[in-house]
Amino acid sequence: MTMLAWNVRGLGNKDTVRALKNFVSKFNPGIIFLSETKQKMRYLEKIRMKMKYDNAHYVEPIGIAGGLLLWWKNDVKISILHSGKNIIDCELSVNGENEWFCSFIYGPPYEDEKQVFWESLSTIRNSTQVKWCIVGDSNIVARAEDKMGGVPFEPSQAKWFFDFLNKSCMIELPIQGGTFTWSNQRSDDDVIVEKLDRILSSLEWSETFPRALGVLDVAMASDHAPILLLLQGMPKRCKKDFKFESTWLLEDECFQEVEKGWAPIPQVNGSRIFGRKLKKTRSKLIKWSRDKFGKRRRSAEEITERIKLLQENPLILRTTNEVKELKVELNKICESEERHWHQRARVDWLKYGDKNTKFFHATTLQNRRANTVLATFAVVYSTATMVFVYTVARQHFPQHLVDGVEKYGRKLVNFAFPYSQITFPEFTDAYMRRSEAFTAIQNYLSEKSSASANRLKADALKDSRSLVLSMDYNEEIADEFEGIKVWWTSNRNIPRSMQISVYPAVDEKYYKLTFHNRHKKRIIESYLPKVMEDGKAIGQDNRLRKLYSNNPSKHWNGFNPKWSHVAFEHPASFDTLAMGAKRKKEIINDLDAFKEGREDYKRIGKPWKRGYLLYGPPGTGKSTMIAAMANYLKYDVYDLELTTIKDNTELRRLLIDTSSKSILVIEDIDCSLDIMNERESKKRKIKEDDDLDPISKEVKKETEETTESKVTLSGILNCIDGLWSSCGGERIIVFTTNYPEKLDQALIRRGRMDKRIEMSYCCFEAFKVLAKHYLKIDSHLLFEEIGELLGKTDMTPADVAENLIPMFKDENVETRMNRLIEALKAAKEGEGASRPNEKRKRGCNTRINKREKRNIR
Ligand SMILES: Nc1ncnc2c1ncn2[C@@H]1O[C@H](COP(=O)(O)OP(=O)(O)OP(=O)(O)O)[C@@H](O)[C@H]1O
Repeated sequence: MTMLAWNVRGLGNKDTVRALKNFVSKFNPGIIFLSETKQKMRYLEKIRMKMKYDNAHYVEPIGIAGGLLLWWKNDVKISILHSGKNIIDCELSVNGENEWFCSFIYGPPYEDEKQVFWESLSTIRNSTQVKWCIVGDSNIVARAEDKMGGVPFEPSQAKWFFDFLNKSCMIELPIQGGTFTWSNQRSDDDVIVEKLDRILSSLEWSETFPRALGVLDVAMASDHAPILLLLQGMPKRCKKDFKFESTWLLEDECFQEVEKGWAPIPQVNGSRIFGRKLKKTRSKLIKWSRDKFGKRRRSAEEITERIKLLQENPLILRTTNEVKELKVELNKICESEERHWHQRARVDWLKYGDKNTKFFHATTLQNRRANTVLATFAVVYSTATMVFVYTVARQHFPQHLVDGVEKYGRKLVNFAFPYSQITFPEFTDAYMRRSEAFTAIQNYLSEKSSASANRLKADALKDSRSLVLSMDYNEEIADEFEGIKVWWTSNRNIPRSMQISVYPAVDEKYYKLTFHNRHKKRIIESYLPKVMEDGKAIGQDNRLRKLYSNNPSKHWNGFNPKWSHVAFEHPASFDTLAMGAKRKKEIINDLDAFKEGREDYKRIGKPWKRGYLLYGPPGTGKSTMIAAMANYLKYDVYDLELTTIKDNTELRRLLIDTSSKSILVIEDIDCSLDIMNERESKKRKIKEDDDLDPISKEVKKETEETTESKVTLSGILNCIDGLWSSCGGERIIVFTTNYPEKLDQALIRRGRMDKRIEMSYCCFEAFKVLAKHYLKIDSHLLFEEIGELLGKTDMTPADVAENLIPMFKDENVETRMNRLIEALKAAKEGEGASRPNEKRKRGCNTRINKREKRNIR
């Protein structure tokens, strides 16, 4: 037990209260005796409550002078025998053992009162036979070495004191940590220091407490230093137990540290995981608190040590002002610490409003509680025991009892481990079908894994055009979603038992997602759908795209599907497509609007599809445009060959077998079937048939039945916007033709072919795109001549491109351009002869404008 005696010289000062608070938190004394409190009981009681002392006895000050206070905790038993303005005399025992007397004194400062005081003290009891101890401010300088500075020591001043010691057979206990307990707080030659505070004891008492020791602490906020009486001597320095400070709860970082510490630990499971996590959390908190508060605490400790050193060396003390400065500094540190917590409390009060009252109550009460983390530790191990008990109980107790245990057991586990986990296995059923969720997560994590995981696995997934990197088994990566932290781990179960199965034994791979219970709703409702969506999009980007073509129906069977496919690796892009920039941009915007338009299509009640009609002379880039569109949208391409399809039913079956995110292409629709002017051709056919004899008619009919396609215009129309077209969604239908004028108007009306794109002869702007990619130049002297010729000649981009391709290795740019010029001239001459007055159509400006001419030059 420790006892603190201190002449505070007024407890109304906030610095003194703070200093007292520091002493209390540093030494946790069981008894506090303060003299010269100079405060009324009501005020002192408030401080006592704050400091959590259970009992009190006060001697009120006279006016604003004097005043004594005695506080003690419940484990100390004190009965007050007598009290007055200079003494509180009591009988006490600690933990019910060793009853003894203790007098807490405040010796009178005036000479005329000193004699009365010390004489009356010697009459209190015959101390030779009792255990008696006197602690406090004696207000007596007993020996010459007990004073430095000021008026020299006068032995007569100590006469009453020594009389008392001799009469009562009392001895003085040595005090460690300095000689002088009082200083006049001046510097240099004016400094006076004295030993006024003492601990006296009877021999009986000393025998009972042989290890008792007095210790002097740093004088803060008062000219007296507090003295401590340690009944059991100096406690052995042992490794400090981990203690969870309630004030840490005011720091958000504290929660983050706990979350970090409590994060899943790979390769550890079962009951071991709790122990490991507690250990990790503890060391995280220790490190964090040391970094965060350590600096302030360390400097406070260093200053205290320095003051102590100076207190013990009066010579230094005499010649220096340092102690005073150090005390000011120490006070500042304590104040800033206090202000920090005060401000935090205010901020949190604003944040939490009324709830704050409860919160801080809980926070302050927490000191009384067992350390939370250690409590958790205990709970964890009790949990392990409970798991064992539960297993036994399941077998031997009635079900309703087991249910009860289960309910509370779950609560207990939730308290110890407030995290939820979701597992995503690779295969979801006995047919070993790969789970879509697993693949999506793998894609989603592949990007994050390469950035944060140390051990990675490289995998070439089916239908993927590039290697997919994923975290290796037992690796863990953290992810964040709207400020919520989650952890993904990759695991596998290796099959142990030999099972007889048609499928080879494979590892059961799975991903595990861990997150805090309080975020469960948001994780399930928002985070996981996002992971799925992003994962699918990444998979879509990475996958190998396909070019499908339809097989003749006579080959369709279980082994030959309706569509066969090859990898779609056409290099065309909008960048390489020779076309005016404005039109190109317009098409790209249209495609973007379609791709992003899922919700819009849904809202207006239209199937998510769009039709494009590409028309223009051969070689103007219609097929190239389709490839550029597919590459831009990252869609598959279904190239539908109508001539091999027998009838509308087959056509429908083929179309139902296509997937979404695809472009369905019917090239040269005008040549595919005689469907453009079906009505016209029917009339013509009937007329032709009428001219034939009956036998020829029959033979013709049979041949037609076996070879001709019976796909009709209405069948095609249905394929574009009939009911089937709503299957799947996100489809583009493209028809190409060299002769748009031949097409039935029903086929190309708006709503079926939503956008018509004319692919025209090469203009100068389109030529520049070709020159950039074929010749790797943006301008050249010959550009002007080429531009002029293109304005007067119809040449397709295909022909222009053909002339720009090198005929042999390392053919130079000029030669290739001159070849183009020659070809253009030849074409112009030929054209001039055949179509002298025909107006040329180009999708972009054919003339070179003045600025372009300037650029060329
Ligand atoms: N606008 C263009 N941009 C870039 N290259 C083009 C363009 N037009 C044609 N080409 C080149 O000409 C070749 C033939 O073009 P493409 O097959 O796309 O023309 P098309 O209009 O589809 O012809 P057809 O009507 O005969 O099918 C392509 O391989 C391409 O290299």
